[in-house]
Amino acid sequence: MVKTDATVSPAGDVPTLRAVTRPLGKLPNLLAFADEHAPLFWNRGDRGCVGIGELLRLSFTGPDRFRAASARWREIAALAAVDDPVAMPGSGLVAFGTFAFADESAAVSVLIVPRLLIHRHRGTAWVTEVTLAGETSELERGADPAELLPTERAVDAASWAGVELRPAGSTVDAYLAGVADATARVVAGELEKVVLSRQIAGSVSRGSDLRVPLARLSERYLDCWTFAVDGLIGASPETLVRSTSGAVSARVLAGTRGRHQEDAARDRAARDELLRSAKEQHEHDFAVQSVVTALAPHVTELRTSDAPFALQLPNVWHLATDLGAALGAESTALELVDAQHPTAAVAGTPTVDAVAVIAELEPFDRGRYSGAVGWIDAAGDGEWVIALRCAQLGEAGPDGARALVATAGGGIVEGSDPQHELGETVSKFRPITEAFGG
Ligand SMILES: C=C(O[C@@H]1C=C(C(=O)O)C=C[C@H]1O)C(=O)O
Repeated sequence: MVKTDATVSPAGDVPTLRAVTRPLGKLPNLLAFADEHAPLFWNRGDRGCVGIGELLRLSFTGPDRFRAASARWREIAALAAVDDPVAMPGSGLVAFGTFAFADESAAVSVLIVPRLLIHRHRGTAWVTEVTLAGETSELERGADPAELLPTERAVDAASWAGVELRPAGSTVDAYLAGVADATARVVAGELEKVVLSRQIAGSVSRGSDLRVPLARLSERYLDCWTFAVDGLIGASPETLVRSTSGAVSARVLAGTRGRHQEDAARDRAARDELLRSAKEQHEHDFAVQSVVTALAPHVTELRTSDAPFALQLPNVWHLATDLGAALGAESTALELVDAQHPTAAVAGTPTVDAVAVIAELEPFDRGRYSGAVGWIDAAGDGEWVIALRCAQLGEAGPDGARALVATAGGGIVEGSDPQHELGETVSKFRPITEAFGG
């Protein structure tokens, strides 16, 4: 029998899965079907998906976590029977995943295959039912897809008891000292850039409906991917890779200014200053180059948007560059993630030195923050973003409350100012502090 818990080892027997997809007549309100306490959710604007139930969970740790997951998924996909007349991105067999940042992290990286997937893609919708060998597929038997949907439950924002998040993992003073130390190392020529982060934490009370923060994130951060996978909840603007039928795209971000929505002139000035800053442009070009170099062996016809543009999010401006390419040799989305991770956006440059400085100066395990979160289908296509603007929920304690830890950081280069960096982390925490707030 196939085990469906974390004890499934990457080297175990290959489970035989069957995925049956059928169109859904009515456009679903995805969150109305999501699990209140363990949501599995992926959404951007009018495209998204909710997973219900957990059929299979694969766990990975260590430096090989991406490669091992990709290899394991290839085996599972090769054996799976997929009946998918819809043939859209994300139809057919799909696994959701969240991967740790550091090779030595105690956080487990996972791929999860839900029993039921409800998808919406603009004006169309579909349902996918996944079963194990020997189980009956209702959709295959001809059941009406609408009958497989769980009961709709409205999201009641009024029921939400706000979560207050306070500095955790280290003090603000320790973070400021770390930024000063990192800047000194850059000035001394030890490395060019290092991304330092800090944490805030709070407690989510028993029975809280996690669809409330998810609804807030997906309504406010329309240009971001809102996600919930294995207790990691957030809305990331940075696409590591999107691969569909041979087309690959990515979005590189580096360079940040807080928004000033209360003052339009000040807001525009912040944007213009970001676009004109030679320091930010230099750092940005470096980040783009590192992604280009990482992707180059896997793709052809690699092109970037002409000049970096200012990406406007509700909390920050980012310098952004979009990349497009054609998939070369047959690589899975997870292999493309592996080729890039960790990017200069979340580690620094040179990568090896930056990762070592992070391990030395950050007094906590980043867990899945600044790792990768996304999904992969049976063809190896998928969408993966850097796990930014997110928080990780822990297991419930004796009183049912769950710890919530959010992490945010920024690139430290020559000339970085600790107070300015602190302000930038406050802006980057805003999606989480506001979504989980009262
Ligand atoms: C590290 C984070 O964000 C990254 C760092 C940025 C920067 O230093 O300007 C900008 C966007 C992200 O690539 C974070 O949100 O925690």
